[in-house]
Amino acid sequence: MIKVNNLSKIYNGYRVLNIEHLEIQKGESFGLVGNNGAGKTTFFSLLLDLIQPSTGNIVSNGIEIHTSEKWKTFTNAFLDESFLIGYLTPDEYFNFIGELRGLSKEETLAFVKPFQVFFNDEILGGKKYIRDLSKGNQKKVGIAATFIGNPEVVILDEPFANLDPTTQIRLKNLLKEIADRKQITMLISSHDLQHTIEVSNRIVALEKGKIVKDLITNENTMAELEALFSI
Ligand SMILES: Nc1ncnc2c1ncn2[C@@H]1O[C@H](COP(=O)(O)OP(=O)(O)OP(=O)(O)O)[C@@H](O)[C@H]1O
Repeated sequence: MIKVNNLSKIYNGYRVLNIEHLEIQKGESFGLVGNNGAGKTTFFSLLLDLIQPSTGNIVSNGIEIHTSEKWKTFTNAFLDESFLIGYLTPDEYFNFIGELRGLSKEETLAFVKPFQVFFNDEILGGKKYIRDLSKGNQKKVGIAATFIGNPEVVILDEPFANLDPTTQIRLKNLLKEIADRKQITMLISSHDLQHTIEVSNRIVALEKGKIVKDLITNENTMAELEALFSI
């Protein structure tokens, strides 16, 4: 589904990302972990054509990300609040995204309904503009919106950060359910090793821009990651 070839990003002469080769299979739930500055957001930004690679490329479903726009029809992402539209209510925002995907209001609602418990009754039908929601509730809106319209690829940067413990657990269960269906190729970055392991069938660890671990998730994964990060 996603092929990364000789990809690097250089800022001020410093190579902050350097991935020679990486393939992510269709339906894989891919967890990206690494310490601050390891290159996780840089990688996701390259996947979304928000920045240009210094070398190499990423090909998604046969489409080279930085030379074509066609990947946008099957890829949804939430990296941060800049992906939202502050002057809309959550319902208006969901309908806007649904319209982009050619969906009616009813069809759009069907995609966000499974997130009702995750929303904790604070999002759907609310009259507040997104800009006036708490950071956590803004995040809930952004995450739920990525699943509207049967995307083939979903990219979430730090989905668990800034969410209360109850919401984190609800999100983990939702993502796990989605991952188990294996219809969406899901890429998640997180500092929460336990949650990431639970929702991912593969974990890649980055260190100073390079892949230092590539693991299929099993009962030893937590111990392996703890060993890696306790050095
Ligand atoms: N626009 C930029 N100009 C210069 N350096 C940058 C720029 N964007 C990112 N970097 C650097 O690239 C490196 C990787 O940053 P990145 O945000 O990808 O890491 P991360 O793994 O997402 O970190 P965190 O866990 O703290 O979010 C860091 O050293 C960062 O300072």
